[in-house]
Amino acid sequence: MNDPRLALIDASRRFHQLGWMLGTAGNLSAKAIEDEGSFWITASGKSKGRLEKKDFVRIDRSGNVVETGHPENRPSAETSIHQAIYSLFPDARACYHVHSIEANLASRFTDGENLPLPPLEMIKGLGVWVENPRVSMPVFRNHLDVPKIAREIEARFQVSPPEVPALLIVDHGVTVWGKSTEIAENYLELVEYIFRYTVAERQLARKG
Ligand SMILES: CSC[C@@H](O)[C@@H](O)C(=O)COP(=O)(O)O
Ligand SMILES: [Zn+2]
Repeated sequence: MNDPRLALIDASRRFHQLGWMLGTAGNLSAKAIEDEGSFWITASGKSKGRLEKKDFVRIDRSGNVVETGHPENRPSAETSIHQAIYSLFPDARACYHVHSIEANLASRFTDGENLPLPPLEMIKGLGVWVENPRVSMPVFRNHLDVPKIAREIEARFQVSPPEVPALLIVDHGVTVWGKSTEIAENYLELVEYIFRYTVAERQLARKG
């Protein structure tokens, strides 16, 4: 499967079925085979449960559209966040952003600018190989001006790189990145499990 759009179409269908990309919510991207410096990303406003190859645009390092599946396609409104991730993490080849209920609930449980993660075995799957891990996921404010979110991500990660390959935007959703589409998909499943656990743990604590 050389064309990354095929993996993105499959992933999007799965995430839609899981309730993480309902309607037009979320956006997925992956580095292009034709040119390492560019990436394919979902065009804005497409139904994520039934994407086709024409529903993508290819973006170069400067953010210009260099190829499109359809003349009327516009790049995802959140392209600047994907650009920021690829520029900060040159090894990343895929970047996935989805909107789940659990991520939005968990985004309320932050400790300032971070969400402390429970010390679960699942954390190892995010690349943290320590016993009893105490790591946090960086959390960012949601702004209507998406490039402002991207600038805040760049400014913060240049100074303090994240402990896990994921970031959460309050009341919006999570973004993960990885060295391949398969790895990004695994990371997304792991972080969404951690959000579900975090919400369930709070519910148990409230019941006493
Ligand atoms: C359901 S609206 C969600 C959008 O505002 C946005 O957050 C989103 O994830 C999808 O935007 P898109 O421009 O289609 O990539
Ligand atoms: Zn979004």
